[in-house]
Amino acid sequence: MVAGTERARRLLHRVTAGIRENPVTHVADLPAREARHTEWPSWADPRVVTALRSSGVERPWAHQSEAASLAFGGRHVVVSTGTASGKSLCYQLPVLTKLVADDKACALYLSPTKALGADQLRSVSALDVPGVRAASYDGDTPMAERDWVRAHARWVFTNPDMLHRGILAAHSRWARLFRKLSYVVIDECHSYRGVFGSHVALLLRRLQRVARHYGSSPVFILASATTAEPGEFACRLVGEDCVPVVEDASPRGARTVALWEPPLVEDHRGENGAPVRRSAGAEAGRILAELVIEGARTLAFVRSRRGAELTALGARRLLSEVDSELPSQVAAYRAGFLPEERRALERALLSGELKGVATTNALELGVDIAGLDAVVLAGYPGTLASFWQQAGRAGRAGDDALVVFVARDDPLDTYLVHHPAAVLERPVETAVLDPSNPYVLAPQLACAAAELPLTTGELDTFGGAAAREVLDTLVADGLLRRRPSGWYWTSRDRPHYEVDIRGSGGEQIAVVEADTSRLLGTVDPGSACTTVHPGAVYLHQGSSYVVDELDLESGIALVHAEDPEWTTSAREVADIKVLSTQERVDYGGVSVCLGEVAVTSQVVGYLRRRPSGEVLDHVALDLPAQTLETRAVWYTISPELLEAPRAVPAGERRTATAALESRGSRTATAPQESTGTSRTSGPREGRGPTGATGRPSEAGAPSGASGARGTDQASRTGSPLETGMASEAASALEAGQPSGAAGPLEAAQPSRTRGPLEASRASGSGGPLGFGGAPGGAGLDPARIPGALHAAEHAAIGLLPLFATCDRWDIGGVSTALHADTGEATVFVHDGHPGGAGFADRGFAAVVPWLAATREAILSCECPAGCPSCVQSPKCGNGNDPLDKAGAVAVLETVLGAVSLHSAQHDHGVAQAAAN
Ligand SMILES: Nc1ncnc2c1ncn2[C@@H]1O[C@H](COP(=O)(O)OP(=O)(O)OP(=O)(O)O)[C@@H](O)[C@H]1O
Repeated sequence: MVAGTERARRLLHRVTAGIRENPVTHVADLPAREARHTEWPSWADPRVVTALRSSGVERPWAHQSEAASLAFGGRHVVVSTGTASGKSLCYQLPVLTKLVADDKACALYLSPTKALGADQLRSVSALDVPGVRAASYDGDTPMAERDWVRAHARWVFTNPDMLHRGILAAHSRWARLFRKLSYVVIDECHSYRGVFGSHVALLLRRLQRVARHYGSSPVFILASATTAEPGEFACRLVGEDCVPVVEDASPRGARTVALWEPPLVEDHRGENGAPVRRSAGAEAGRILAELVIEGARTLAFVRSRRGAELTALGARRLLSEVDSELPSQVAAYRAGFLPEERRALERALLSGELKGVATTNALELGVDIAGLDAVVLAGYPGTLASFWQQAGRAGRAGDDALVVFVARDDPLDTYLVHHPAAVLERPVETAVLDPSNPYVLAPQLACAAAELPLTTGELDTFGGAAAREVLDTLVADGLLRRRPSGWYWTSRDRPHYEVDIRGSGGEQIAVVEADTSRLLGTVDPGSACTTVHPGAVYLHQGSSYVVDELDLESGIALVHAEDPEWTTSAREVADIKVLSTQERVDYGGVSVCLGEVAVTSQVVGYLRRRPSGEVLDHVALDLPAQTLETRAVWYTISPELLEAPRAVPAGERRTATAALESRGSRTATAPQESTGTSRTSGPREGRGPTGATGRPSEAGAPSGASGARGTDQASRTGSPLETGMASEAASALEAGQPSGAAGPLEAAQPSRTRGPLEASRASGSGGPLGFGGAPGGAGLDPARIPGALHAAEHAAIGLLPLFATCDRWDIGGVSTALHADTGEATVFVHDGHPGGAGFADRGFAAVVPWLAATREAILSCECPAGCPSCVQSPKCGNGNDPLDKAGAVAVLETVLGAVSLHSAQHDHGVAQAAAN
């Protein structure tokens, strides 16, 4: 135990007291950090300094001075530091100084959400620096005020959507701003990822182009949660070199982080009779109650609004049994709260009037709550950046705090609580975006040309050859005209309103509340059948609606507000066709490929499920088939390897796998016995907490493959691999990393160019799993193959977000025992967006650590034959049938073994672009 963490340890002891089987899989102490201050930079305007001082900032921290001075000196800068590290001041100081010094100078501020923009505007306005007219320009700005903003505002607070439609589309009306645009602030820039991030990257290039046209060249200041390679990411986002500032000099209290796996419960069964765990939300409610009894000010992050309400309710119910005064100290908080309500809540938590708050992620951005005694995360929030952003709300200088991460019932969470290094030691992932996606480039280039004719010299900014190819298509389609001086938009109408930068192109489906005609949101046409099919439960900002009708022709889904006792998951059948193979690496019987595919899918029904995991029924649907052209990573395995006897893995691994085999795995029984195709994709339905309270059941058996539990096993972060994690599993992962770098998942951050061969070659002669000398097959008889591949596919989809900064709902998969295009058993994992968003590319580049982690996740789960924590998928198109858990491990070990053996024996060339 690290000195100074006594209080957090005592809190942890309190929440685990009396539980017979300790759910804590690992504990780590993170030391405190002292503040490093500097004097105010000499260039800073004294009026700005006075205003900041009176807001409570006596002196800047070192990283603030560094970032602000770089920006003031004209360098693009990205500051990537922890929660509440004062990133706002990094941009406020140079921007305000510039605006005071030059009364014509202007600035733009962009935030991903309106709420955050409004908060930041409030804090700038409160500084009341003379002559700085700051104003917001977003969807909520009244028409009458918009003219004033265009004519007078010097610092405009907006968001990418409004920049796209309201500012760039009508740039001549904003000439005043563009002529003297000095700074562009991009807050929470790590949230610009995937398709949205790719759109924003091109939008920022359009912004620079328009600014150049008016004679300005703004400096970019980006603020980001802690991420890996912030400089590279910022450069990809804005298309210019950015200096990273990453040394966080703000003070932080010591923190104790506990990883927690809820036990399996005996009285509920999930799909196909699989065991289910106590829900993370219910567990969080119990932990919250214990912490409130201890007087600890605690935030619990829960996935949905309903989940947050149930968690708060559960905590209150438990507290009422202890003391009738206590329940009123717990509240639920959600998106949609008015700013005054948020401020009131911040104050109540700070003063201690409120002790416990259960919240959705709504509280993650733009809320000035820090220095709490404890934070509970019910489920992994999707990225490490978010994890630390949420965890960072705990701990103030001089006081230690507790962070409890409660795993949800899915493979990624299971993996994380059994592999502490993947949470505690891994560098925060860099966001993935791909501005060369033709589905993003085409509408963006159309908008760019409509703003100002595009010239040849500008093409490099937009991706060079890729841009030229897309322009040729736009010309052929009659949308642009090619003249000697450049490309011209041909229509009188601007294309901007047709382009949804948060979607992936195509006509969006509007989700409309039938009674009120209120537009709740939009859904990509490609995912409409899975997310808003008739009967689907649709969550919007944590509120629940049920879909009455989906009209694909007119692009409308009609819904009504209803919060039923179940969630829904679409069931889909699918076919996948390889359009082109761009990369292919052969490893003797196994090949790993990256390329373009066409996925044809049809939703055939949906499943209704209680939050406990219990399946109510299956409802059939009749919806049209749809085709998605996108990118995929896939591996193939020859029949010989699949059927050849198992390799003899070393030591404990054999024990683990053999134990799994002997726990009993179901063999394939489904229609697709030998050539069946299993498809995984589907709606973003949530599995909320059951609301059940009380002590967890004592049913769960000790975890087989992943070592014993117990707080007495705790170790420091310096050596998380020593405990709470099977040593064999740890070394497997460790060996999978390319160098002796910090954590076993360093390889999770490969560059787009590094192939799987390099990732595994770097691991040395033993190969990633030590299979170097023991080639072997999967030992599967043909009837087991579909289930084994299907289970391996599900778990791999669950784990890809660890390597590709995506949500498991952003990707899909297909597995088949015999694929027409490859001629072999094949597992595909594909991007869920037209043209792809870079996720499959990430999977290809990190295939060895990804599949090794997938195998680990399956082995870590103590269930006998597959459950939602390992190989069942909440969105499986085939009813999670067939699934063969032990077979999946055999498949993954065969693939990893072949990769290891063949990488180690000799350099295999990378056969490029073997077009299928
Ligand atoms: N140098 C400083 N000394 C003392 N307090 C400071 C200093 N700089 C900022 N603060 C305070 O720290 C708090 C957090 O600042 P800010 O909201 O800018 O952090 P952030 O890094 O943007 O947070 P988040 O991670 O939530 O985005 C604010 O209350 C701010 O007034």
